[in-house]
Amino acid sequence: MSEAQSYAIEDLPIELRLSEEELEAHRAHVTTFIADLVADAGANGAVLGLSGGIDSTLTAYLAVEALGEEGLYGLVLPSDVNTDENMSDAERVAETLGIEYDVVDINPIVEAFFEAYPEAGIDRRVESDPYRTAAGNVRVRTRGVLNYFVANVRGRLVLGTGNRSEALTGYFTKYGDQAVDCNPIGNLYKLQVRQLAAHVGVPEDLVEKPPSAEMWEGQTDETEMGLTYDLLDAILALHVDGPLSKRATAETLDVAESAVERVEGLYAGSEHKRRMPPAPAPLDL
Ligand SMILES: NC(=O)c1ccc[n+]([C@@H]2O[C@H](COP(=O)([O-])OP(=O)(O)OC[C@H]3O[C@@H](n4cnc5c(N)ncnc54)[C@H](O)[C@@H]3O)[C@@H](O)[C@H]2O)c1
Ligand SMILES: Nc1ncnc2c1ncn2[C@@H]1O[C@H](COP(=O)(O)O)[C@@H](O)[C@H]1O
Ligand SMILES: O=P(O)(O)OP(=O)(O)O
Repeated sequence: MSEAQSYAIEDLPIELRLSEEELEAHRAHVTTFIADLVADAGANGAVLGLSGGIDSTLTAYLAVEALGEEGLYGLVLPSDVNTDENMSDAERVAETLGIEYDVVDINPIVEAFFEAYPEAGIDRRVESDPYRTAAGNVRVRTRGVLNYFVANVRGRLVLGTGNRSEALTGYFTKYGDQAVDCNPIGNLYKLQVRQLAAHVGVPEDLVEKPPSAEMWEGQTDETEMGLTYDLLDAILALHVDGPLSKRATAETLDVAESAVERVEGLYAGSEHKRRMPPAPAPLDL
């Protein structure tokens, strides 16, 4: 997918953007959710991977509101495909919030996986499809293992950063970035994540940064998915979550039906990521 199909959210015939009052309600709702979850688990607080992106930054801001500075422990986990800018943004978030954090280079761990299975022929310098996704998923899952290592040692929960747009499209690594104990911003579409981030005081440059899974160099979510988040969110709200048919959604948004079909495909193809691993039904012998 070379270019993301775009859409101006101002033109959306339904209002997905939250009012100031609604933003304040979401802020209270999410912070209460985090505080209750940690208290009910009898945990000492939470652990969170910081990438310098908007989802982890917003989750960190809300977690500090819920748990205090002492209640959140940050992990900045660079690999050789992360930009220095993103990693220094991740540290800036931790320092701004005044939380304790560690920086752990995951390259040696990731390399050990590649060396343990040389048959895949993964060479990080020349990664290309299909291996770059497999290699990227190793990086993402390595972070999941480290998050739980620290959570176990410190008696804490692991906070996820998944939002509703990612969940409905399966835009996450199975047992990777979604190997977590909860997703505090999981009921918000991406455009609402941006809004709430601005509302709680996340710096504008982080709110405006193009989302990237940073699984390989130069990756952006919108290019990989072939849709901007504003268009994706509109199709999810009208068609996947909402009542409109494919044709009505395409006509309402004035886009080709193929854009709606693309989202339908992402949703259907990722169903397995949103449920527990299935097992055969019990046999009544
Ligand atoms: N939030 C982010 O921005 C973010 C973070 C990480 C990954 N991602 C994106 O997520 C994607 C991850 O790659 P992926 O989805 O190919 O890898 P994955 O490992 O997450 O999922 C593929 C695996 O799921 C299993 N599977 C496939 N179909 C199945 C079915 N019908 N039933 C049961 N299991 C099934 C198989 O084991 C398969 O190897 C990439 O597009 C990546 O860019 C996005
Ligand atoms: N480099 C990273 N260090 C710590 N945590 C990270 C890093 N990259 C990603 N994460 C965590 O994973 C989620 C999902 O990442 P995407 O960038 O959206 O793929 C992110 O919010 C961090 O919590
Ligand atoms: O998950 P994050 O924090 O890396 O945000 P984004 O996906 O917008 O890069």
